Amino acid sequence: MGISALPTSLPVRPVVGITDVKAGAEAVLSPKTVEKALSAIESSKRLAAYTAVDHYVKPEHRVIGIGSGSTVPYVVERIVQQGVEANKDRVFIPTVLALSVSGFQSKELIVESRLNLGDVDQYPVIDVTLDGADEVDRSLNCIKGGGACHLREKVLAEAAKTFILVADYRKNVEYLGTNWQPGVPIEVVPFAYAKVLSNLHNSLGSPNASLRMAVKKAGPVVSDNGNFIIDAPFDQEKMKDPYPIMAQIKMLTGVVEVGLFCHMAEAAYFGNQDGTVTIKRSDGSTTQVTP
Ligand SMILES: O=C[C@H](O)[C@H](O)[C@H](O)COP(=O)(O)O
Repeated sequence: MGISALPTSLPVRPVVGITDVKAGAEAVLSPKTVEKALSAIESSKRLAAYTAVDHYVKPEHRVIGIGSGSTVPYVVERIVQQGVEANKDRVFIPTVLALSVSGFQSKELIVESRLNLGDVDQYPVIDVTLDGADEVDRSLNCIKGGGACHLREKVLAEAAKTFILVADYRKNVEYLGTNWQPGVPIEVVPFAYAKVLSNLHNSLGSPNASLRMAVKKAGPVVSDNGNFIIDAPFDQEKMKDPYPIMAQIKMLTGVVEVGLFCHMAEAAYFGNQDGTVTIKRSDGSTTQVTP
């Protein structure tokens, strides 16, 4: 797969994991090397998604939440492989209902796969939601919102009896902020963004928090809900236990949702380059399986 064929993502998102670390971040890798690394990443995403679906999407599940990002298409692909009979009485709830610039959106995926589409206001209790993540720590806290979808994603995660994360090996870290450099995505109502930025700079310990700017459009990124996104990096001390800072940010007036999901996931599936899948569970256990 060529780079141009890869899922598009918002420009602030770093492509972690394909830099030649030994040669330094500025090293220019050959197109062949980059392509090889990227296809390894895609294979890892698919491996994680397929295994998670096999373990968690059961015949008795009727309402299924589908997150957003470039890993989730593989979730839908595997669910479709369960067959027409398995899916005919199921309803799938996407995180994104409107069409948007992002390459893969869950509504389009569901419709194109001829699965039944529903919304969370009709189905406020979801059997299982599967979603990607920008980074996941040892306690299954995660950063989400690299694609500015974290408000709807958190609603679907919270509505779910079981919330499962799927990602490639680059997202599996000890502490949040290890590979994911932009910081914590924060959705804010537009008129309050300067006040929230000031709160983050002066009171909450994120001097480099900044408004996410669009690249192929003038001005800031606007979320599917018509809001702005702030990216706020925090030091490792705060990220060791992200719940307190998540709660503090959420208390700021003008903040709609914080892209820190704490104590929500039951398990996280990471596809590895060697064809294995690492499964981290909320009970603290980790296993490695070969699907
Ligand atoms: O806003 C975007 C979502 O939180 C995505 O689930 C997250 O950014 C992970 O996306 P990907 O699977 O493309 O890395």
